[in-house]
Amino acid sequence: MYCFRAYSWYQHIRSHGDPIANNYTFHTVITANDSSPKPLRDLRNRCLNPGKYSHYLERWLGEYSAHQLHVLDGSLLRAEPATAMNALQKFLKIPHLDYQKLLKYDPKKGFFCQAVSNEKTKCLGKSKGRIYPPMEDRSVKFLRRYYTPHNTALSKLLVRLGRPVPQWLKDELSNG
Ligand SMILES: Nc1ncnc2c1ncn2[C@@H]1O[C@H](COP(=O)(O)OS(=O)(=O)O)[C@@H](OP(=O)(O)O)[C@H]1O
Repeated sequence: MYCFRAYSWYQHIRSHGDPIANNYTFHTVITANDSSPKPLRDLRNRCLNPGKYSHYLERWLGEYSAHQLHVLDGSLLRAEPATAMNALQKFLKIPHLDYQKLLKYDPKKGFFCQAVSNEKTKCLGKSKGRIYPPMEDRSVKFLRRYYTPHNTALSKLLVRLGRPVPQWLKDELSNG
């Protein structure tokens, strides 16, 4: 989901020793303006642009017809990966694999992981699902306001395409 996408990128780049991410807080990065130093503006854009989902969808729709595109809700993939994978398999018309059996929630990792046996799981590496402090409230507030036009456009686009509007997007727009 858009705001965690931004924060995740900031944390990702920070853990790779990026000097800008290490010298400036997430809030300073996302609130950088056009008179801020270029490296700060560049990082801001790298954090903020990927969450403008309607923009990218419109571009894909310029190249492909709607029925060729499957929209996958990342929050659903994280919370209920088997449900998300079922829908994807149906869309791709590929033989059904039961991800309910293939995946298992790993409380230590805090994510669903590959079920290796009854006891064991094989999770993604350290760089996926990192542990970091929660986002500051003021950043959440800033991002919610910043993304309102993008989220409104996304909701309209999904309705136009006859696709379900994800729960997070419904919540976001109704709590406006
Ligand atoms: N099963 C499972 N295990 C681990 N991580 C999971 C999983 N499902 C979803 N995620 C989320 O995926 C995020 C990493 O995805 P990306 O590689 O696209 O992000 S990034 O390029 O590193 O920003 C990663 O972001 P971070 O939590 O910031 O590490 C997770 O939130």
